[in-house]
Amino acid sequence: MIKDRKENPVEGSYTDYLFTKGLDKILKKVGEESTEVIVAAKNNSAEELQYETADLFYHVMVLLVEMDMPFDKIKQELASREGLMSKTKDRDQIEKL
Ligand SMILES: N=c1c2ncn([C@@H]3O[C@H](COP(=O)(O)OP(=O)(O)OP(=O)(O)O)[C@@H](O)[C@H]3O)c2ncn1[C@@H]1O[C@H](COP(=O)(O)O)[C@@H](O)[C@H]1O
Repeated sequence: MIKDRKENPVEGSYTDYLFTKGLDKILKKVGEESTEVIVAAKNNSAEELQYETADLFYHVMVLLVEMDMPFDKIKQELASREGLMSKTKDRDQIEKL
């Protein structure tokens, strides 16, 4: 839907507003929302954390679309770490023996 908003702007859409403002505005929002996630965690508030994390994820997705970074690339990156991380874990366990 975010990609579609960039390709087919919809009047009154917040996503369209972010794309119109441009990269610096999107980056500012990512920074703000990251801080709000940190504050939510420090407040130990599950409700706040849920709300602010959703805000952060949304703004990061807007950033990825703005930068023409396909979401699949992020999924690929995470998937490629699966094997890597378990190997690191094995190495740590071996070093402890
Ligand atoms: N998931 C979201 C989403 N999460 C957060 N937000 C908006 O992010 C803004 C964050 O709030 P802030 O108070 O920080 O920002 P603000 O004061 O409203 O605006 P600025 O600070 O940016 O000037 C709010 O206006 C929220 O509505 C979102 N806006 C849209 N979506 C989804 O994006 C899709 C397209 O929506 P539209 O772009 O509105 O058509 C739909 O599926 C929506 O549900």
